[in-house]
Amino acid sequence: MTDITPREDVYANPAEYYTTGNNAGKNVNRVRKNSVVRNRVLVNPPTPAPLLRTLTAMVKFNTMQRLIFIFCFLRLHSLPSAPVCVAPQPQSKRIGVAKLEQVPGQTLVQRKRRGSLGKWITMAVGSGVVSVTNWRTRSKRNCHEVHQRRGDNGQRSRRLASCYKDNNADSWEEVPFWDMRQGVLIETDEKNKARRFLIDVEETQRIILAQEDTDGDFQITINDLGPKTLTLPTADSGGYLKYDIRGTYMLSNLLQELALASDYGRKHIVLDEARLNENPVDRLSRMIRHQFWNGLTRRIDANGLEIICADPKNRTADHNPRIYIPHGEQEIYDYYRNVAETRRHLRLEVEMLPEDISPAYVRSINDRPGILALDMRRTVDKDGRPTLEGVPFVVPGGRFNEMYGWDSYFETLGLLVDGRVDLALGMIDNFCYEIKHYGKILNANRSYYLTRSQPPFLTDMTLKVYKHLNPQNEQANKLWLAKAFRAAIKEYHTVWACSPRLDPITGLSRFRPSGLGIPPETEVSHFDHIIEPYACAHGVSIPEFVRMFNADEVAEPELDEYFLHDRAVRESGHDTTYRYERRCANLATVDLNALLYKYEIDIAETIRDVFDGALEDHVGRVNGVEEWLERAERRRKAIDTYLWNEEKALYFDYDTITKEQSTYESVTAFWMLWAGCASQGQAEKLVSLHKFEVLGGLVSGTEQSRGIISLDRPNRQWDFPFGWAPHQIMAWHGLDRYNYIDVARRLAYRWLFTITKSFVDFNGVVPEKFDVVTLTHKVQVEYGNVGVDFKFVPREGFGWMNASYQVGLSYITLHMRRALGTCTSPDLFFAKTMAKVVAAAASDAVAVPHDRQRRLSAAAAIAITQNGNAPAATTTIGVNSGIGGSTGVPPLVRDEESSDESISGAALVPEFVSLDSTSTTPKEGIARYVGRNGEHEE
Ligand SMILES: OC[C@H]1O[C@H](O[C@H]2O[C@H](CO)[C@@H](O)[C@H](O)[C@H]2O)[C@H](O)[C@@H](O)[C@@H]1O
Repeated sequence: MTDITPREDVYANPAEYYTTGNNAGKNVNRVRKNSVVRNRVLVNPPTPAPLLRTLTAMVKFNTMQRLIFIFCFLRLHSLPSAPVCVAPQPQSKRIGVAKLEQVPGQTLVQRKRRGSLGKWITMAVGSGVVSVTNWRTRSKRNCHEVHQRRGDNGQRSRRLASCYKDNNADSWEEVPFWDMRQGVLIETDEKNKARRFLIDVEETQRIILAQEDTDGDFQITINDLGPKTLTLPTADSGGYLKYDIRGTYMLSNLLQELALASDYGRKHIVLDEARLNENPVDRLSRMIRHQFWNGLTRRIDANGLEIICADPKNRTADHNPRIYIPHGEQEIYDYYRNVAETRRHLRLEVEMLPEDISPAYVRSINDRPGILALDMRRTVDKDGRPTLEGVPFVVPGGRFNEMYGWDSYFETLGLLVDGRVDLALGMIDNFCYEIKHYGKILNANRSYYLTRSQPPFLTDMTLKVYKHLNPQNEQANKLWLAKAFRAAIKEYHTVWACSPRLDPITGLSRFRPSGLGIPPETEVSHFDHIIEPYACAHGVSIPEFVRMFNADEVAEPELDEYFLHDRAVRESGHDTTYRYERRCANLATVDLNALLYKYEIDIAETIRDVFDGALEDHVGRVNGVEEWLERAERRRKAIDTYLWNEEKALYFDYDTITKEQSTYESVTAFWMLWAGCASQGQAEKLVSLHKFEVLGGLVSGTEQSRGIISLDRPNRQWDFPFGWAPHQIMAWHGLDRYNYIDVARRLAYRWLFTITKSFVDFNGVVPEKFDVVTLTHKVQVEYGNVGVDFKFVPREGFGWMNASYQVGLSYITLHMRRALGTCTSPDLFFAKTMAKVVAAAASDAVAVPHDRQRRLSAAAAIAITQNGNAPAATTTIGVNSGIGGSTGVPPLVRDEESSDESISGAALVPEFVSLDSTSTTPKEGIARYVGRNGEHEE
């Protein structure tokens, strides 16, 4: 695994970073102090100690190395050795900020002595390009000479120096010189030093939006048609000098930083250039770790209610905050009643659920939707009085503002990478609470989800968190583990391995929840095409028919059957896909049975390894290891019998009613690897199948399985060409488990590239899903995309997408991570591998099956055309389409063994070199930092 050292994060404590005109003088001083120290280190001549060390080291050099060393040494020390000029002003006198004026052909420079170090700052202006430097001043006969620090380009310094006019000591305030290198960026040590910009937050925000956000979506993306350049005043010059920042990525980062600064009430900031051209991999990973998880964290208690009660999916007229409390949970009920009474402005309604939560009851409260209470812990309030607080959890984001079943598992994996064990543990506690009080892990904790669950991951999730608990609390940890496993055993027996989900013939399980009526949480027109014929037949409008159907005023068995399957689809988490349409509740699916096999093995192994062979379950029965191993073995055999297809070398769903295997090829076949259910032989066959691998990662299903798309048969979001985070993560883990780490890494790289590229090009977006074939998050599909509607700066990403990024980074090598930082297209990155595949295909083309041939020829096309017009499934994007061309991936092919040079913003943003830019300066003259005492600071 790659060693990923997390960067220290300034957002962890924004006050340390942002500086304002009013209250951040202290911070400015701190930053400035650091930079002075840094400058001093840079400009001082080498001290004897390193020199001595180098000379000692030279003993080990060979002749060539010695020659190179001597050559470099002579070059560095070949500057004229004129006596150092004594500063004309007294050492302690403060002169004030430097000023700058430009007249044709000549630049006037005013200098200011810095501190008591005897150094001077000199500003030079090229043609339209401003640069600032620290110079050491020297006097040589009648002329002042300016030397760059040792180690920099002495020749350039001398060229500049020779143009430097003589002045007598008293006229040092203004030193004219001619810049002979019009249009050339003056090379100084500043080039390598990160600039800091002095920014008026509100004004810069106004200008950047007016100039760059041409489509008016409050984001700067590659779709905006602005000049893509903005001139910012530098902090070190007190705002007098300006520097252009360019390209979508830097500008959008600026917009984001401004928004964050504004959140913290800052009027002016000193912003490091490094923030604007930060390696996007570091930036995104940092944002996820330090911002997004927090942005997605919720608690259900007095303080968290307002946020969690908001439900964008609520289409009823009633938007009052409402909380449902499980039957008999009197203490919690009283707590919320008290909240409702003491915080009347909330207008909170508190309702206790009946003991029997029947489908009819759930349907009856569809017009009064509410949040479902979760676990609470005892604590004390600020006055030391005992109270309750909600156990925290993470929501997926966007309109999904509640705790979901399988989302929580993937979020947990990401949280653990980021060291947020508290949150991961909280979600398991909440799941135990749901199983205890609602009878299952809920699809999510809203009233309309009460009858259905989601794919079960509790045992693996618990074991992963358990490994992260403090080993010093062994006893408490074991108790916690026992509680969670007891809940899992209950869930296994009462939800998944019994009627109606268990198919008694095959012994396999199905997604088959109860429920009545039409799911109310879907988009308004979601079912119109289904309902319309019935509405017509009854001679009523669609809304009227919906009302009649939900009120049992009409009997339509066919429609009941349709919604039985629809609910099953939603329980499967794969809503929606042609794989499941009109049959899901009948299918013994690959997904569910892989997960249940894992439950059985996990329970057996945990009883054996942690609980000395016996664990009392929810009804007080002692469970042993053998019974669970037997269950697992029975399931494995059934999976091999009904789901495995030797000829096609893939797992398929099995229809328990028609007694036929489905033909839909789903990427969830890899879940059998994740669960450890496949034999080594089956694994080999799965891995050699490239059906699902496309440019941006793994696609949900094959194009052929999805079938033809038309106006009457629209795309479904869990079909080709869409790719989802859970599918990627499950495959990586499964492949890793079967020692296919290289394949896992390759897939991880593809997926991470997809996320990084969108992040760079689209103002930091982290969406719910992607079209992994054309690499876009702008998808034309049911529900659109979630996580894309934000202004200025993303604040939460999307739960499982965040997780997949952090988990994915833990798979790839350092070299891959660097390539990712330059947004190197997977096809370019893996060009060598591809070439081998193509060569292999050429030698056995006749024997290669159709599918494989299709993929290999696509690979060949990509290898040959390098981002040309390849077939849909594997296309890299063309020159003008945003990916892989001039507006996308930098046209640089990195060799796998290439250098580890760090990544600059320029490398990421090809427009940097090609744009014909028009610069705009934020409010000329005012962008100057005014220090604590009202004095001007550099
Ligand atoms: O509102 C429509 C549907 O939304 C959910 O499904 C999608 O989002 C979930 C949260 O990220 C995710 O778990 C699921 O896999 C997605 O398809 C919800 O789960 C559905 O029940 C709901 O009908």
